[in-house]
Amino acid sequence: MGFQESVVSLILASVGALLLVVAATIVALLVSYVIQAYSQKNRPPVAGPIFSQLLNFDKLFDFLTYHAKKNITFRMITPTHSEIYTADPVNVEYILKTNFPNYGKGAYNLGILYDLLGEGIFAVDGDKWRHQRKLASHEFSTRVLRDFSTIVFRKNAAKLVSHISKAANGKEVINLQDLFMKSTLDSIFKVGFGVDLDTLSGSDESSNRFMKAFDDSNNLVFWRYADLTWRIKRYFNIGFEASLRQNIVVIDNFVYDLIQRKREQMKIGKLDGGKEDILSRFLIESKTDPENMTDKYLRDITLSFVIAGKDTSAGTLTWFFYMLCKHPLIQEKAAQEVRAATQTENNSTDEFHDKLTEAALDKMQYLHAALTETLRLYPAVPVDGKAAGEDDTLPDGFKVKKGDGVNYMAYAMGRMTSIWGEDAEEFRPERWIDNGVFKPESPYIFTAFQAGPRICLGKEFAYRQMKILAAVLLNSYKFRLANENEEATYRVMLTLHMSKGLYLYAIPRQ
Ligand code: HEM
Repeated sequence: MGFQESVVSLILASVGALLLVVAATIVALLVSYVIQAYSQKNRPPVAGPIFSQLLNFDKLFDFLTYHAKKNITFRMITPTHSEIYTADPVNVEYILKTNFPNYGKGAYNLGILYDLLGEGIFAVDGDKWRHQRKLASHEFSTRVLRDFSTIVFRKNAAKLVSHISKAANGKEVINLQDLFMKSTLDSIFKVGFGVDLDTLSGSDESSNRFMKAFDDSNNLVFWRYADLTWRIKRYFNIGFEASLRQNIVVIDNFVYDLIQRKREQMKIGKLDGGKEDILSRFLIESKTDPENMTDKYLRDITLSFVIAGKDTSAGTLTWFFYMLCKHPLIQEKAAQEVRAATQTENNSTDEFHDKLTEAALDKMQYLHAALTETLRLYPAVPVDGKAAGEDDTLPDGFKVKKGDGVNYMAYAMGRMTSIWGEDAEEFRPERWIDNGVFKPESPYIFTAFQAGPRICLGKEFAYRQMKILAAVLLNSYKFRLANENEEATYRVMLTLHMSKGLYLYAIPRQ
């Protein structure tokens, strides 16, 4: 046999071996699918293999809603376990409260989230979660944080108006989502970490780079839930995993620099006794426990607060203004309530800010309802995942196996007629109002803030920020979509962003 022939037969043998491995893997996956799908009694109905999510990735939350409308609890199959999805409030209460210890984030979620969020509060269970929850809840309950954050929100709202006024006078289109993301990032950096970023002015290149890297990573990490080959891609540093790695380097440089600056402030005694922001509280704690409170751990804690403080409120405000543009009468009603609550007759921003007191905000019940209605249809965390620690049975009788993913779908729940009635998909803030007063719903039905021991720590903080920003903008402008025929869509991420941004005109109010 000549040299060329030997090479050809070697290549053929290698291709043959590769095909055999691929065929064996496909057969193994099929067998695993069939076993999981058909041989277990009292399991939730199967909606398909998990990779069907990949085929419907751009519309993932609607794809899950479509299945939830057929079966309120269902599952999708991965080669190793089932991912259970539920929109049933009774199951949600059981998972989030009644049997809370069995439904932690689990190793599966931590594995997916680790590169971005590390061991921050969103990703961990057990002692690490308890420790961060305790320190952060203390911080959130203080009057100091409440008063300080209100000042920061008002200041950033004024900056936002001044930014918009330039475009409004020039009749230019503005991207409100982008402005909200910047404004809420500035607020969480000031309140959470005691740092003035001023991304809104656009002058700080590094914070803008950080914000973009953070948003892209949030999207790229979500791919891991649907693309089961992500570990291989990460190993070879290819595809979306290569982009994720590059983005995380940008994020790390930015956050480690922040921690370094705070440590230096602490060395010269500026932080002791002050404890004015969340990061300072953790840094002071790190002096008593330096082995565990490393820079890496502080980085993880910081990033969890960035994702919590920026994306959720900015995303909700974006969808809120989108809905107001789609429903001009509701926009007018909310604007009139703002003026009545502050007893404002003209749009002088200075006069308005003085009148935007705690009492005035409390009077804005319709605004509160309209923000809540937005969260019902566009929950900032559309799907939230837990993992079963042990075999279990849900209240509806379906069996859960140890290691199963168990997800509740806030996005689908907001669209279920079985929960909200025939008008479930309509934007109707009035459904939250009783005798002129906002009427809350059970957190197991309206799940936007989660519920039980891990309920959102920043709920009150978020409403205050959103009400201040919304009130200041509604007092100053009427908003109209730049393209009234376009329907907004979301970008599939851990949090619900609008895919292309929110482009609109801001018309000064008389
Ligand atoms: C519209 C605004 C917000 C919504 C809809 C929202 C929703 C949520 C949801 C669904 C969770 C559970 C996430 C999970 O476990 O996977 C959560 C947790 C959390 N949220 Fe919020 N959030 C909002 C704003 C905020 C803000 C502004 C902050 C802080 C500044 C904050 C701080 C937290 C923290 C610390 C947790 C972790 C709680 C724990 O695991 O014990 N949130 N939030």
